[in-house]
Amino acid sequence: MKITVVGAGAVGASCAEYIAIKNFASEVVLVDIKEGFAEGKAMDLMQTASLNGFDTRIVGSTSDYSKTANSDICVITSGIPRKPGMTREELIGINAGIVKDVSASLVKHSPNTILIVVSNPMDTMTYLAHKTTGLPKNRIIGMGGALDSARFKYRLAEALEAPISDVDGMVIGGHSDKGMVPLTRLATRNSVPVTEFISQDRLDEVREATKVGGATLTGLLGTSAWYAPGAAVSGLVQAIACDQKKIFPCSVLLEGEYGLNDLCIGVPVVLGKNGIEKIVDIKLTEAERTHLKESAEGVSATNGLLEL
Ligand SMILES: NC(=O)C1=CN([C@@H]2O[C@H](COP(=O)(O)OP(=O)(O)OC[C@H]3O[C@@H](n4cnc5c(N)ncnc54)[C@H](O)[C@@H]3O)[C@@H](O)[C@H]2O)C=CC1
Ligand SMILES: O=C([O-])CC(=O)C(=O)O
Repeated sequence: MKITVVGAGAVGASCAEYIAIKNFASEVVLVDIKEGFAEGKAMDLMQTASLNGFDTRIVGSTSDYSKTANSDICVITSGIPRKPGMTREELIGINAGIVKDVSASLVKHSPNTILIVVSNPMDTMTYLAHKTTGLPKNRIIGMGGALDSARFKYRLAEALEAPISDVDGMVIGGHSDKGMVPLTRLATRNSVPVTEFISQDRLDEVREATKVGGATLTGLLGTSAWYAPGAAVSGLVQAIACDQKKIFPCSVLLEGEYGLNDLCIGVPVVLGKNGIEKIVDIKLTEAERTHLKESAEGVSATNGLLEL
């Protein structure tokens, strides 16, 4: 199993590290435009192999896509991150050009690959990858919901004063400060609805803290987060590489599912060896549907800024 990660910055390197530590891939190719940067990150990571006990070979490349040839899965993290006070949508001007070039180069060398898009604004960059590459919809996946759901579980555990392993929850919708839709109604602690343990007001606080999870970290760090994003990407990669058939919320091209069309937005999907094996169309309440529709309107407005 060969995996390419483009962008050897904070998220790309973290993602490569988690993939290697999980030890399911034979090779990870890290690519960056900055001369020597990916090679340096790859060498540093390879020097953790004996310490962390993995056999995955990590190779670096400065913009040489021939090294990525025949990758089974390619992850795009190249692009600029936001600074405190910015929205993800403000990154479109620079990141659209990068994602367009990178996705075309990747597919040229790996026509059968599955693409995972991480660069922001992620839902719009995933849509752009569709328009650029023309890959079938099961082979283009945007990562956002898996991360947002991990943050939702973190906030739920905090409110419940419970271990994170005891809670479950999912966030759908756009990967944006306003557009996320944490499904509080379905959140559970060991199969028991969380409303049995905390008030609706506390749950509303959890929902709002989840939606601004990325902005909160950006305020603290001065740039956006990388550990949980890297771990979330590695989870999607592993589900595909190991044909796990696990459900994750991912940004996917919708063609009528959830009453939405011609955009990529986060909904639950089954991930396996074919990428998106199935879009899971769960029954939402009227209010949840309305929130998802409003979120979709936001994503479509950002898509409208693309020069296609
Ligand atoms: N979807 C999500 O959940 C998340 C998305 N992000 C996004 O991921 C992106 C990367 O974030 P970080 O890793 O923190 O940024 P970073 O600045 O640490 O790394 C980005 C890397 O991309 C490289 N790069 C730029 N143009 C390139 C090109 N044409 N080809 C190859 N490499 C190129 C840069 O040299 C840099 O090393 C940002 O757009 C950020 O907003 C970050 C966290 C979560
Ligand atoms: O907040 C950001 O800009 C990066 C990101 O998407 C996240 O961490 O959720």
